[in-house]
Amino acid sequence: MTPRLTRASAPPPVRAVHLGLGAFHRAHQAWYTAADPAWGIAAYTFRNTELPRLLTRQDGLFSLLVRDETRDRVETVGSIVRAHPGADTRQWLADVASPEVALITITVTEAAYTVPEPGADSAVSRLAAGLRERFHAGAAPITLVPCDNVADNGEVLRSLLRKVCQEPAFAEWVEHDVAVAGTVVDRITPATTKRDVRMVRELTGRHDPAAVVTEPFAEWQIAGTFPRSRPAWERAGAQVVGDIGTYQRRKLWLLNAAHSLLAYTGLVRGHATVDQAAGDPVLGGLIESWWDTAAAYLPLPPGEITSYRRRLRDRFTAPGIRHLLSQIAADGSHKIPARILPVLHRERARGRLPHSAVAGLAAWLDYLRERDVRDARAAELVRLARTAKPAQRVLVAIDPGLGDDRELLAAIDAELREVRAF
Ligand SMILES: NC(=O)c1ccc[n+]([C@@H]2O[C@H](COP(=O)([O-])OP(=O)(O)OC[C@H]3O[C@@H](n4cnc5c(N)ncnc54)[C@H](O)[C@@H]3O)[C@@H](O)[C@H]2O)c1
Ligand SMILES: O=P(O)(O)OC[C@@H](O)[C@@H](O)[C@H](O)[C@H](O)CO
Repeated sequence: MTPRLTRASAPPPVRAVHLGLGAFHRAHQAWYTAADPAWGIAAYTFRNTELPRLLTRQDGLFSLLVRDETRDRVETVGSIVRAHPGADTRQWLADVASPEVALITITVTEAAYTVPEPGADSAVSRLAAGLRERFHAGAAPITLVPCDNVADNGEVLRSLLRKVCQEPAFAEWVEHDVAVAGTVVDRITPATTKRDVRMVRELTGRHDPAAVVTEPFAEWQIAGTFPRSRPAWERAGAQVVGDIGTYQRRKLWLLNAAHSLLAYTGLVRGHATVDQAAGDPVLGGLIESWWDTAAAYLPLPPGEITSYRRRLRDRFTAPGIRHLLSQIAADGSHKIPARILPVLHRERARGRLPHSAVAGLAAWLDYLRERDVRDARAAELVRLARTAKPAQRVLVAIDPGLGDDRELLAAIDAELREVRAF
């Protein structure tokens, strides 16, 4: 039988909680936290029950397969001490209320940053329930650390909490004793495949069904306060910064926007992964053109933009990271407004019509018409995309501010008619 991971010594004490245990949390926040052995994490999925079961069987340990061009290496990450299914409400409330716990990191996807319907189960309602428990337990302040690709993620989460935490004394406690950090997180981490699990077994001799594959590159900028302390994430290279805005725009407009453009145009051109799409000369040119456009709105020295772009080219074309375009294409209704539209609005205000954005949005409409769409608003958007004037109907549904821009909408509809020849 193939051996599995087990702890050789006592785990660190649980001082952090995570909501949204997926691949990215393991490759990023769990990996950064492992640099400080005084901190352990109790991690919760949203609905998944299988992953907590697998992690529990191996004492929370998992293999991180770090792939670069020249060699693959496997690190064993030990910061997750307990893994729970999200439905384990009693344990969730106890962990969030625990006086030992100082912070909650969060990766729940862009689509989860919405006000829940009254009585609905959502990431925000679970956070509010946990905080309410902590408030009634008379516990100390806490910091929330959202780590999703959401513009102004800290401010967005703060305003969602204001809407759901309304009982006067509780609301006041949330306002004063719950700090919400803003973050920019970066490490390309595709969903794990059976092939990755086999690779880990070849390299280590161990079977680890909870393994995660990632790239060597990792970045984390954090702006916020931690009244009850935090792990020494800087030991693994995290940067504590005063203002997160420029880092956020740099990442969303250069990396994530290019990812979304490659996802939709790449699928049209028959590609399956980012490295294939980025290696396609037509799409490579499209991305360079997008970067020229977006970079004009970033207040950064030209040399910094040049090296950021060079690194992105290398990261996108790294052959070991099989990042599926279909994974990135999901939830465009949440991603496009954060990644592409802020730059497009600025261009339109100057009377310009960047072809890279027009082509990317036309390819998104094609995706909505032709593919198995994964989007929180799929039913509505697929119906609108199949109408006679899809750009008008779909784009206005995600951004009413585009409704009067006839020139842009007509250009996207025209591009869509030609998209298969793109
Ligand atoms: N994978 C990456 O390269 C990467 C890099 C930077 C940031 N991120 C951020 O992390 C998020 C998660 O990425 P991942 O690779 O871990 O994905 P994943 O699919 O492996 O995990 C997603 C996690 O979010 C939970 N979730 C999904 N929809 C939810 C919802 N509506 N409400 C609450 N929870 C929900 C899932 O249950 C799961 O725990 C991304 O959406 C992104 O915002 C990912
Ligand atoms: O994870 P998502 O779904 O928000 O977006 C898909 C990718 O653009 C994203 O995961 C990037 O790989 C990541 O943001 C790199 O740090």
